Amino acid sequence: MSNPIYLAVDLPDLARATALVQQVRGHIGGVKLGLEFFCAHGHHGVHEIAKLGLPIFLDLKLHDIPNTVAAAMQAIHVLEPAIVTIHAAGGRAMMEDAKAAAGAHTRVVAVTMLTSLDDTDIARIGYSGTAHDNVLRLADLAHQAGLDGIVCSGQEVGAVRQQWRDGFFVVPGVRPASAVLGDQKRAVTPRQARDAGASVLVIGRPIARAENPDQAARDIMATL
Ligand SMILES: O=C(O)c1cc(=O)[nH]c(=O)n1[C@@H]1O[C@H](COP(=O)(O)O)[C@@H](O)[C@H]1O
Repeated sequence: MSNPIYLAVDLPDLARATALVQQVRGHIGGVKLGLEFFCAHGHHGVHEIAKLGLPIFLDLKLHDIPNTVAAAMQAIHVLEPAIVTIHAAGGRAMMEDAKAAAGAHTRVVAVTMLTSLDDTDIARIGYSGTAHDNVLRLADLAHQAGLDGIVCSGQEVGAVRQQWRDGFFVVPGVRPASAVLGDQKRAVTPRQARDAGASVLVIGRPIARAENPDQAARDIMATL
């Protein structure tokens, strides 16, 4: 089994981010760089982390009018990321244009309902239905738009996989049984996410903030 763990490097400091990836790189399958990192270090930062030899997941969660999102996708084309995120709530045309503007080797995946939201939060935003209902609906829209897959929690990925057999499913909000949830509300264990059909597990703090990140990544991999 190839290693499905993408380490979320949510650090604004390039030297610390590089040191962390160097430390765990034998026990992860890729590196996820988010807005915090990209706003601080841009293309240069991505090149520096890419030198360490792992696939790069650029988690920019793009959400704007189709023309703007397509232009942003074109601007990151040269970085050849393995995965890029956009928001499904941007609508079908935005997703279609984002995919058309992405490089052939980049998987474009749509964030459905953030894993930090529960049913109450979702109702307060004004969406009707549960997190589960909304994830299934947005997954269907992303599929129709020709995307490669979606981002959802481990609580929905099994049902999404049933309706989109060959989709690529990114699951964050993953917590080993003993770990603190923090701001994640729809969390499952790495093993549960994998068994339910996740293609990739995004894991940040349980590895990055562990006393020994290298060992933490190994321990998680041993449960899969
Ligand atoms: O797109 C994401 O990666 C994402 C979507 C989502 O619904 N929930 C979510 O937590 N994430 C990201 O996954 C990572 C989770 O980090 P930890 O909670 O520290 O494991 C963070 O970098 C989040 O930005």
